[in-house]
Amino acid sequence: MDLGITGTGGNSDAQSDSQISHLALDIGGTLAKLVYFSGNKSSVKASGRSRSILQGKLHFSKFETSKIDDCVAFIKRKQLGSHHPKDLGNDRIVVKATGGGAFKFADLFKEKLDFCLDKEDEMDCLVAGANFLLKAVDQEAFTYIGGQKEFVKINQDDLYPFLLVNIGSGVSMIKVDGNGKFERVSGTSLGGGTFWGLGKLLTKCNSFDELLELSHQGNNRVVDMLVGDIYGGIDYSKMGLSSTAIASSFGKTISANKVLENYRAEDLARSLLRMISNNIGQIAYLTALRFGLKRIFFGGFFIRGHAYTMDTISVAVHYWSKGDAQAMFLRHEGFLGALGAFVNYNKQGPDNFILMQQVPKEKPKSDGTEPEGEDSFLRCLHQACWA
Ligand SMILES: Nc1ncnc2c1ncn2[C@@H]1O[C@H](COP(=O)(O)OP(=O)(O)OP(=O)(O)O)[C@@H](O)[C@H]1O
Ligand SMILES: CC(C)(CO)[C@@H](O)C(=O)NCCC(=O)O
Repeated sequence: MDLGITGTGGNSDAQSDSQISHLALDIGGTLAKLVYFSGNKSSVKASGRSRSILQGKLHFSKFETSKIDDCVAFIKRKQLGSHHPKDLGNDRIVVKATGGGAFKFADLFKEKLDFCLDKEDEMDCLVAGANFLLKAVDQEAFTYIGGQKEFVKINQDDLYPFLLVNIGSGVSMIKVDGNGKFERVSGTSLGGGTFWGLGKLLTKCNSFDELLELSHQGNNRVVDMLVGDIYGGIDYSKMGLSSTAIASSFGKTISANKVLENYRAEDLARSLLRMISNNIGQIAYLTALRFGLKRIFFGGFFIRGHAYTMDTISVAVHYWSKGDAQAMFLRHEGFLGALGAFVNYNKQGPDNFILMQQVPKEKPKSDGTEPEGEDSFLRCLHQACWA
């Protein structure tokens, strides 16, 4: 996940670099996400006028919210936010933060880091982050159909409206009509937390990635009741239901004379992933239908760039919409909120945000998943900000 920059253009003349870092946080129910900028501030002369630019990298890191102390230690070690302005009232470093944790952990950040968290609305940040990515980053959105990833060319004049489905611990569905113009139109509690929580209980695995890996090797037919199981191996063709369609997720576990230990963890994980992904895909489609939306962007860390998850969601949207609506995914899926909080620093000034250009992508892992999102970065240029 490495993107490069374009310059300011024209005849520019940069001088006097000084190190700088900026930070924004999104502390969710399961994961705390950090977006931070590290780079140099310099002054540039272009067309006879002088202005300040920042040039460097946007870094992305995440921590389990239950281990928020690790996140605090990381911020301290890297001295993130040390260049932020201070609150005039209490002399604390002001840092933009979103997600429920911005409320829950406000005192902790005050005590341990002397931060004053400047709270930004979670939905506002998700939308700002998605809009920013879709506008500023080339090759951000892609479709995933039949194992094929295809980047979507975003037409800035024909971007809205769209449905943004953020699959975090829970799921929020937001109708986006423009910059800062949105409505949270639906949601479901059956989300990433459900998959991870039930998966942990059922398979006893120790990490989310291990659960995904298990699902990769599983066969859901051992666990799910298929149409064919009910119809004696044949399709229910009158209703367009093939024998291989899932009639009832986990439905086979009641009829077999088995207990949990008799099932393979891989099969349980696969079935669970399909159940959650299918359900979200179906609700997303129904929500899009309700508002006449054709484009659905999926974000949130549940997706994790995982091939089978994206495939299941895409198939669900395609199946229910009869090909009318399209599921699209975002490369920075889990960082929408944190990025949104970060770009909100810009609300105060007339700054020109980041110009970016794609550079060759890292090779995906053999199972088709994206490389580890930990501490990946975008190279970026930020003109005239925090000057
Ligand atoms: N390393 C990980 N540890 C835990 N969960 C992970 C991990 N990687 C991906 N996930 C998945 O991502 C989900 C959390 O996603 P995300 O960070 O987008 O949401 P959140 O902000 O924590 O939740 P919410 O927005 O509902 O408060 C988890 O529920 C799990 O399904
Ligand atoms: C509560 C939030 C917004 C916190 O991020 C999220 O977990 C969510 O959208 N949950 C689903 C809640 C519902 O609409 O049923």
